Amino acid sequence: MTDLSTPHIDPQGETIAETILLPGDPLRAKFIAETYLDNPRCFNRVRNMLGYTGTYRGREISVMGTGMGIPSISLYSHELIHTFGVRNLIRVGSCGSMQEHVDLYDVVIAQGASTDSNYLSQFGIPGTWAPLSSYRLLEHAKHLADERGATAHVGNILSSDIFYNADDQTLGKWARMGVLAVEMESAGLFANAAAAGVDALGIFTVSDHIPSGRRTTPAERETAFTTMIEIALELG
Ligand SMILES: O=P(O)(O)O[C@H]1O[C@H](CO)[C@@H](O)[C@H]1O
Ligand SMILES: O=c1cc[nH]c(=O)[nH]1
Repeated sequence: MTDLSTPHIDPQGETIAETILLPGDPLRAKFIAETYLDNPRCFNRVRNMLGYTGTYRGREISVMGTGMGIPSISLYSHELIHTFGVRNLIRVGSCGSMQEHVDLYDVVIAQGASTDSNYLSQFGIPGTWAPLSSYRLLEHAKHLADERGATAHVGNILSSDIFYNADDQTLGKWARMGVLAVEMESAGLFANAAAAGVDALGIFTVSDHIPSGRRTTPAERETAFTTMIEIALELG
């Protein structure tokens, strides 16, 4: 139990676990809690950014929405780490594949998160710091994906501030540098985790195949991405 609260998270006495899954969509957090957790208790309703704690295979685990974009995940992850003592932060999101061979519904595990955001400048690093995921979590996630026979690609992703880009040449430049897919949060999460000395990972399901224009439905984005969720629930 905790009597702590922050401007954005008010658990009202409910526990937050050391390991948390972080989907962008709060309704995906609700779906994960109600589908997979035993005895799920809601620990946050502030701004409808739903968070739950329950047990999965006997181990306490939490899940909470982060909203979209680096500013949003950064404030939630900062509060989770620094006020509530969370140590393993695992983003579970949708992403847009930039590569022909990374198909719809494939899993992408982020080794690193390149970014066009200015968020990292606050750390005053005299060069270009590469936001990386936790190798411990990464290795375990890939092992679990292989065990399940899932198609899982490990590599660099792009955390972009821009969903609708006025310049249609931009993504191609990242793709030519081998970046697998685009999403909008992980670089901020990885930076906050590194600065605090805790572990973070991003696991994604490809919702959009940008080279072909094929995409999944909004309902599938909320509930159909079960392989990545089942991998993430085993981590910690
Ligand atoms: O499915 P989520 O986790 O929200 O992630 C992706 O989807 C949103 C854009 O539609 C952005 O948040 C992006 O990172
Ligand atoms: O194309 C996409 C798909 C999901 N999320 C993104 O940020 N971009």
